Amino acid sequence: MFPVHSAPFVEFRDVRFGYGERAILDGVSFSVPRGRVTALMGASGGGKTTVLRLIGGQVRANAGEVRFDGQDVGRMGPPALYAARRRMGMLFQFGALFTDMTVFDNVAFPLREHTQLPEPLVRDIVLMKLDAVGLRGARGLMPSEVSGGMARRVALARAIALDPELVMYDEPFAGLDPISLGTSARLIRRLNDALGLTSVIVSHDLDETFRIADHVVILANGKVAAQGTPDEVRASTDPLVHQFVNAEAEGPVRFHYPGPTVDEDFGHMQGGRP
Ligand SMILES: Nc1ncnc2c1ncn2[C@@H]1O[C@H](COP(=O)(O)OP(=O)(O)OP(=O)(O)O)[C@@H](O)[C@H]1O
Repeated sequence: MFPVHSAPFVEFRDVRFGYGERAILDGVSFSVPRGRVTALMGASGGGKTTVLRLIGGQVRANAGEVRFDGQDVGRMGPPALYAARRRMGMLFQFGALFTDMTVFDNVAFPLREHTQLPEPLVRDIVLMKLDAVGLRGARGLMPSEVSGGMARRVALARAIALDPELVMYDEPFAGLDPISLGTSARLIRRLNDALGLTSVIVSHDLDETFRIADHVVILANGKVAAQGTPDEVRASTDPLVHQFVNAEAEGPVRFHYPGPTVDEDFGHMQGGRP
């Protein structure tokens, strides 16, 4: 088979971004291959959620380009941004369901909000999406009647209700027991392939994420420390990456949020008086 050339679906080109003065991303370049599952990993506070917000255009880069399907998100006006967002699905940590609506109505919500589809068609789409996550039978339940893992799957069905091309998951496994975690991870992989999606997962769960990802990007200290297949990243000899994939506490990844030095904060106590 000949290799098929395809431009990345999302591409960061030397992106710099800070909330205020403090740089969060300091020249970040990576790509998200089309049709694949890309994992975005790195230490807490390293800017992973910020990367998702840059892709969705909720925040704009201070420098560099964030390209979505070849277009610079930072230069889009409101109509283009709205159109781009319609092609993205977003699943946040603990993807909150509307507690006063059934599972069915939760999944129907974006369809009723954003389309003029007749109700019988909405019904068919909702049941198809619920079927894809194994919960067609749970349509009549209220969120309070489903488990945490099931709620996550309902949120996933809702995130794909409008047939997005790119689905972004922010810590989809947080708080799940090991069985639900494995099920959710396989589901993300299966949906990606069955629906022809491109997926980006922000996750701290190294084992499960490496198992399902095609491409891994590791952010550390405002830069991309490594990117490649899970095997390539695991084999990296870069000390930052080594510390991260081996979950070591000591190493070049900063533990402390930047701030005054210990001396500046506590030096005055050394005389014995606060
Ligand atoms: N709206 C905001 N205003 C100011 N600072 C923010 C804002 N959102 C995030 N930050 C800061 O930006 C940094 C990166 O945050 P971000 O949420 O992107 O990191 P993360 O890698 O997703 O972290 P975690 O893995 O802990 O969720 C953090 O230090 C955070 O305190």
